[in-house]
Amino acid sequence: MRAPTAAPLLEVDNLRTHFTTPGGLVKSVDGVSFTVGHQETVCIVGESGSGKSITARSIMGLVRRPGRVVGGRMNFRLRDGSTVDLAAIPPDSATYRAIRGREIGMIFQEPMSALSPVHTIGSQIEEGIRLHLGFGARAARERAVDALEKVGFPGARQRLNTYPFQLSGGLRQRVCIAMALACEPSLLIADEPTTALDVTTQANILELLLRLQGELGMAIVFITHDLGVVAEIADRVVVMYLGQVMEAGPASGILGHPRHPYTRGLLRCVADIEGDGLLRAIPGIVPHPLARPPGCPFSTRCEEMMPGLCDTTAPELLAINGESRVRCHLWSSGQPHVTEGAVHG
Ligand SMILES: Nc1ncnc2c1ncn2[C@@H]1O[C@H](COP(=O)(O)OP(=O)(O)OP(=O)(O)O)[C@@H](O)[C@H]1O
Repeated sequence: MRAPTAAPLLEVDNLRTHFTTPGGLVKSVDGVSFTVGHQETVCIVGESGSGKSITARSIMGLVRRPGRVVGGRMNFRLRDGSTVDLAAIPPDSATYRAIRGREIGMIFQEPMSALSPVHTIGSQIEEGIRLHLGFGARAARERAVDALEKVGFPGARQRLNTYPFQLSGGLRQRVCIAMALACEPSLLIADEPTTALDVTTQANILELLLRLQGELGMAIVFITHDLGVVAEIADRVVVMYLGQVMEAGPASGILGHPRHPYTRGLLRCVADIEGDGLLRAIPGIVPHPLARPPGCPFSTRCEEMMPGLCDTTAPELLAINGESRVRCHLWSSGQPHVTEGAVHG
């Protein structure tokens, strides 16, 4: 974890990614904004269906049809110092392909989905190296060995001709990390990369990512359900719900003094923040994306819902102090409107 420099590496502004489905328009990402500083770790958290993965895929230009980025900007600073708006580049263009894998790497929850079952791990790692760095066969092979050694893959050189199915889940994820980092991108997007692994392997992979982040000086956007992981690695946190940012800011503030009732709800699921020895689930379920409630998307589950306001009028994402933002009517004047019985951090 490093302090960010002034100019952000990635600036996502009002990103909207929608799916046109037979049942209607699914607004998976609907006005999401956040920034990622150089060498910074930004964690995106939220329950299932909040739009975390689609946000990640939008940045990578990997949204599958019928999904499409329909609005917003994603200004990304290239290593030559110029800035491109990723939202303005066709995802299947040569320009995007040159950025994907070279400037931005990605790892996924399920390593098998990112690996070809019919190609050796060596050939898969070498492919990106040859494409992006223009290396010949021998040099690409050496770089692949180097990449595998960096991720702690045992017997890297001897096992280049191994197929993914011959490896454990932890080793497969190491191969994916080697593939993602072989060209030393300045940004790594990690979409729940440890969720499918056992606890010990999870810890090892997390430790590996942090070490490589330090060595390569890259930023990480880390998507996770696990607030324990967030506490360990995040510089800043973005809390999403139904395609929108509910709260964002420095990790210490989000975890130590959460402002949004949704953030507090997520924390109560894993920590005894009331001090009564109990963990509490957030009541209710995430609404179906085609049945978004009017007003605040969280109003149907919020214990502090103000009838006539929260269920009718959508709150804006407002700056609370320099770096923190919250989308909640309780904070709409900059100060909380304390409702009876409510405790505000
Ligand atoms: N191909 C698709 N067609 C229609 N809707 C989709 C499609 N892919 C995703 N969505 C919808 O977009 C919304 C956001 O999905 P996304 O996968 O980004 O959520 P998430 O926060 O990453 O959840 P999880 O933690 O379960 O991965 C969901 O409502 C999902 O149903």
